[in-house]
Amino acid sequence: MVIENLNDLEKFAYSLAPLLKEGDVINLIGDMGAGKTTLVNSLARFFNIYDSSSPTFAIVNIYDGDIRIYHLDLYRFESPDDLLDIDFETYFYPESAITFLEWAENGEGYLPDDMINIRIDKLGPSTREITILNDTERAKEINDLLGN
Ligand SMILES: Nc1ncnc2c1ncn2[C@@H]1O[C@H](COP(=O)(O)OP(=O)(O)OP(=O)(O)O)[C@@H](O)[C@H]1O
Repeated sequence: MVIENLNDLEKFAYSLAPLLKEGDVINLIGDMGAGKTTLVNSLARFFNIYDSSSPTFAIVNIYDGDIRIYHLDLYRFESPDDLLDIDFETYFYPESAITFLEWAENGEGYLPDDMINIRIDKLGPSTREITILNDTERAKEINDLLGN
């Protein structure tokens, strides 16, 4: 779907967020500046989390609101084995939380199968195309619920 601006992004986030549940892993695919972090922040706001922009370059950020969110940015990984230095099973198989991944390809080989893969393409300064890939069972459920 085409998103014209940040306001549209917030609306999209607020339509998606209520469909998410504990155990979900959302993988955000997109170039630098596509809007992955911005989308996580909008989704987090739905759950009453307002401090989800980290000033540091942490690999894992944990936010607590109506739900717990794990936000992982694997951009700085040199190898997927860097995951062995963190408690990746907690994040990739969250029991009482939702996980958002950025640059998940850097964790290839360790990733869970049933992620919700969302692609963000930058079409213009504020225009984005957002696609929930129909490639997993959970993503298909979400797409059905969204009427996609
Ligand atoms: N419709 C839109 N959706 C998302 N971001 C937008 C939109 N319009 C403008 N932006 C701006 O684009 C920038 C996206 O940056 P953001 O950090 O979210 O990207 P990112 O994909 O997380 O990049 P990185 O991989 O470097 O972390 C922000 O400054 C945001 O305000």
